[in-house]
Amino acid sequence: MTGVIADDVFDAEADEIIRGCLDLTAVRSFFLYAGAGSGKTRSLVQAVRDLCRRQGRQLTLTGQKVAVITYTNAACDEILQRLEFDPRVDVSTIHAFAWSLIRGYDADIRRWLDANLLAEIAELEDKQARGRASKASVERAQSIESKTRRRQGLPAITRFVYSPTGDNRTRDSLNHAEVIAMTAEFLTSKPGLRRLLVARYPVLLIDESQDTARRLMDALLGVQVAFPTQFCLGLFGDTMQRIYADGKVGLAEAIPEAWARPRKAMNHRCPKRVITLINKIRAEADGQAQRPRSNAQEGTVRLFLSPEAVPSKSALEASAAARMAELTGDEAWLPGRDGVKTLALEHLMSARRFGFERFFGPLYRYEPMRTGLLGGNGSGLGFFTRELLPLANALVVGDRFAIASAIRRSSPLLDRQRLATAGQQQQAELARAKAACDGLRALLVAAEPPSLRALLRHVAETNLFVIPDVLQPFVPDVPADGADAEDDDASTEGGAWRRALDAPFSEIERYDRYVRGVSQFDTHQGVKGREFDRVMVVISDDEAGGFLFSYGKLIGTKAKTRTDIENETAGNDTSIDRTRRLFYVTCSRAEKSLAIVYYSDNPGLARANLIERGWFTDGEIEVMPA
Ligand SMILES: Nc1ncnc2c1ncn2[C@@H]1O[C@H](COP(=O)(O)OP(=O)(O)OP(=O)(O)O)[C@@H](O)[C@H]1O
Repeated sequence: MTGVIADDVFDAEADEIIRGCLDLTAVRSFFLYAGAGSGKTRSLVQAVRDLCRRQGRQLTLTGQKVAVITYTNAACDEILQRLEFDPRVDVSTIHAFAWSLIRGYDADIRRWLDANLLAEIAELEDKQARGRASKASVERAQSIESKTRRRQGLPAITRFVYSPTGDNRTRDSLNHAEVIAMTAEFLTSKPGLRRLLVARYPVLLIDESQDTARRLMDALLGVQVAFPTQFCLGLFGDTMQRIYADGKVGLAEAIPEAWARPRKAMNHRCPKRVITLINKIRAEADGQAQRPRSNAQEGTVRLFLSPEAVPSKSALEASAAARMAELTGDEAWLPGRDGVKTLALEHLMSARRFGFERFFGPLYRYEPMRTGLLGGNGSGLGFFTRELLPLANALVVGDRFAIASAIRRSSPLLDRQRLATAGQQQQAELARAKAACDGLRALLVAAEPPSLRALLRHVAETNLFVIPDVLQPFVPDVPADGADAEDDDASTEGGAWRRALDAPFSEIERYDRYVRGVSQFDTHQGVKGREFDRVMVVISDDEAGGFLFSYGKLIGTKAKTRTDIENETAGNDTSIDRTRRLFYVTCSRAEKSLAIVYYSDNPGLARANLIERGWFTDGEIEVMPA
């Protein structure tokens, strides 16, 4: 057996153990926790395929299915494809899965919502009674009012819906958090629902289970204890990659003795140098070390260290990339080649670097829009990305077929019924559509790039597309409510949109690519489970401005706060632990080479500490600007 083949089966015992667990006549639950790139997702897919091959007939006859839960829709699609859309397997995100269990239990949902809203209102009222008059108290009053209204409307709702995209914000719709909390509670308190789950899905496999909402995980562990041989819970994950606050702390310790615990020790993804680095990062947490494949390349790692204040971070990052090209001989590092995945600490940093901050920034700062904004969902966003953008692109290149298809899809001007009833006027209607497109094209190719507001007005004037409610206030020249921008509040939806509409239209395409995950940018958190040839990790505590993560504390240039020390003493998760895990996740995405651009509050001390801890050698740290 050659080394490479031996590597492929190095951890084969883990897959054998899982195979033994997945016997429908007497299942056994298991917990496969192993480091980055060890092939957990691969094992999951292989295990399901193998089960379907062996006992698929039984599944078909009993109408039972294997359930697979993944963290993102993208991961769902990937696994579905790898399983060739096998109808005996249901692959979904945790939210969709939870909803599939509780949908239709409308009376129970209503009761739960009623009690939950009542508790939330009581809590808000309590805060209101104790707090002073302030902006927060005004918001609390609004919140109390809207929750009270929602509660009063509950009896009239006959069927609740769940809207994963957020486009649907009607009274009968439930949000993500509610669906998870309800499912956890129903699974704990309703024996009927437990039986239903076990009868429908004798096997439930969860990828990235370190980040599964803890209440739901507790509920599922409860079901497993009640049905140990009828219900197999298979958990795949890595405690070192828990990066969302919702995941269950101490999951490993909560796993019953009777479960199988297969292990994997080889990293199939990263080059040797990256594996040594991630082993070091991990050493101070749980000491689990991985080994590389025998055919793994050496790989290159560099830390570009710079003070926080530099004239241009983009220029510095471009020169770091050029230096990587020189060091590795890999020209795909060169700026402009699109060969590098740049991972910023948070979305605004990506927006700044990729060039869509004027549009994104104001909307992102308006908290209630965040989830929708990052998923590209919502009618206002859809107007720009799904309606205007395809038409604009087609107009600029003069693609007549694409122009016609973009207009036909949703423009009221070419609405079939309207055209049919237009009779003699049909020609005139078509001429209007053409004039509207010509006008739009003229705006798009003008020397001065058009703002979103200018395009919005053109569309409204020409009736090219329907203007969604949320954008209506910005159509007239003077804001409808008479408010001028000065006293307009950025912390309202209207205020956020008003600012975002100043952005040039060119930002929409970049925003759209970013949220569809097809740009060269992402965040440290957003790339779980994925892999890229060349990775550039950009770190700047200042620019990220968050309190959840602190590279300064991890690297030791910044002192721990009292809260950190208290948390540490009490054995709680600290910002250092969280940052270490994040750093582990980002570095372990690299398949060939890894650059870390670190803007530090104290580059000298950072350098000394990193060398002393053995994370980087002296020669691997380059001080920037050179
Ligand atoms: N036994 C194997 N033989 C060959 N290649 C493998 C093997 N196991 C995994 N790989 C490859 O290694 C890479 C990482 O695998 P996978 O994504 O399944 O790991 P993971 O443990 O889920 O990673 P992470 O926790 O970092 O998301 C993939 O490209 C996969 O195809």
